[in-house]
Amino acid sequence: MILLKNATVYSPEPLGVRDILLAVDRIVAIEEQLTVCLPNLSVIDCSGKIAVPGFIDSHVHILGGGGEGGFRTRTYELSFSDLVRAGITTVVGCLGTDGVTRSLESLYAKAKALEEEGVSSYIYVGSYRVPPVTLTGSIIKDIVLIDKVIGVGEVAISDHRSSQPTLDELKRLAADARIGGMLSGKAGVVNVHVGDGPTMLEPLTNVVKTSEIPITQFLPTHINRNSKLLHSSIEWLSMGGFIDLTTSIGGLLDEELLPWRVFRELSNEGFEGQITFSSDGQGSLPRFDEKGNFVGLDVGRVLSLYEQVRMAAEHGTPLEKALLPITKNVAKILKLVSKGTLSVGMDADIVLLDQDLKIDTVVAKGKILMLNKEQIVKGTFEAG
Ligand SMILES: CC(C)C[C@H](NC(=O)C[C@H](N)C(=O)O)C(=O)O
Ligand SMILES: [Zn+2]
Ligand SMILES: [Zn+2]
Repeated sequence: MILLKNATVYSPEPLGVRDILLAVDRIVAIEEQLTVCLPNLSVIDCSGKIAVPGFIDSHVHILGGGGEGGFRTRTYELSFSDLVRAGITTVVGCLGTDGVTRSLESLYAKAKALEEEGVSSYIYVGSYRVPPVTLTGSIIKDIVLIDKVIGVGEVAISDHRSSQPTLDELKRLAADARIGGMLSGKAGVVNVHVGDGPTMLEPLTNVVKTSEIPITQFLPTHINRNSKLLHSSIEWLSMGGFIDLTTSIGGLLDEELLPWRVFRELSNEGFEGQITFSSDGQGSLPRFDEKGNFVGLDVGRVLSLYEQVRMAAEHGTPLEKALLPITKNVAKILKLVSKGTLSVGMDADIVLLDQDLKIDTVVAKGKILMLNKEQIVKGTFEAG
C-alpha cells in the first residue's frame, strides 16, 4: 500500500491539501488527514507537490508509423520510458498511413508489452483506410471480444492519403463501432484523422446529419493542423462534438494553432469540456509540397502532450482547467470510467508535479514508476 501525504490535489477540481491512500491498483481514500498503521506501507511525503490524475494519450503510434516517404521513413516504436517521463499512465495505440507493414497483431502485442511494463494500454483497430483492417474480420467482434480494443482509428478523411471513404462506408464503420461498444460497455469511439483537404469535417457532419449515430461516437483529431479547419470546427463543437488537438505539431505551427492557445480561446467560448489533446507520438509528421510530393518528415513525441498543458497553465489558464484535455475530458469520450479523475475507487494513476509544474513522480496502477524525478521502473531493455 502507498500513502501519499500532504499533496495539493487537483482532481482536476482543486481539493486542497490531502492524504491519498492507494491499495493494490485503486485509490481507496482521499482525506485531509490519514493515519495508517499497516505492514509494508510506503509513505511518500508530497508536501509542496501537486497531485493530478495520470495523463491519458488517446492517439499514439506505439508500434511506430510513417512510411509516407518509402521504407526508410518508417518511424521507431515507442519506448516505455518515454511514457513514464511524459507522465502518461494510459495510452491508446493506433496504426496510421501504413496498415500493410504494420499489423494489428503487432499493435496488440506492443500494447500488452506496455501493460506488462506498468501502464494501462488500449488499441483502436483499423488504420487510415476504409474498410478497416481488423483482428477477427469484424469491427463488432474485435470490440466485443478483445478487451484492449476500445474503438476504430485513425480513420482518414479529407486527406490525399485516405481511402476516399464514401458516406455509406463511414456510416457503416461508425454503426459497427457503436454497436460493438454498446455490447461490451466500451466507447466504440471512431478516432478520425482529419487531413488538410478542403472537405475538412464535412464527411463527419454528413454522417451525423443523415443517421442516428450520435456526434460523440467520433473523436476527430489534428483539428489544429490549419486555421481553416480549426475555425470550421466551431460548428462541430456547437453540435456537441469533441475535437482533439495534436500536441506534437507544436514546432511546425504558427502560434494561433498551438493546443494551449486554442484551448484557451475555445474555453472562453464555453467548450472547455469538449477539447482533448493527443500527442501523435511516434507517428510521422510528413510534409508534402503543393503537388503532393513528399518533402520530409518529423516524428511525434509523447513528451509534447503535457508540455502543452504546462504552457496553458504558464499562460494563465487555471491548472484545474488546463488538465482537462489529457485527463477528465479524454476519459469521458473514451468511456474509460475508472480513469481521468482522482477520487475513491478510481485507478491509482497519479502524477505529482513540483512547484514549477514539472513532472516529479509517476504512479500507474498503484505502482511507483518515477519518484522525485528518478525513474525507478525501467523498460525491459533499458539499463537497470
Ligand atoms: C497532424 C500532422 C502534422 C501529422 C499527421 N500524422 C499522422 O496522421 C500519422 C502518420 N501519418 C503515420 O501514419 O505515422 C499526418 O500525417 O497528417
Ligand atoms: Zn493522423
Ligand atoms: Zn496518428
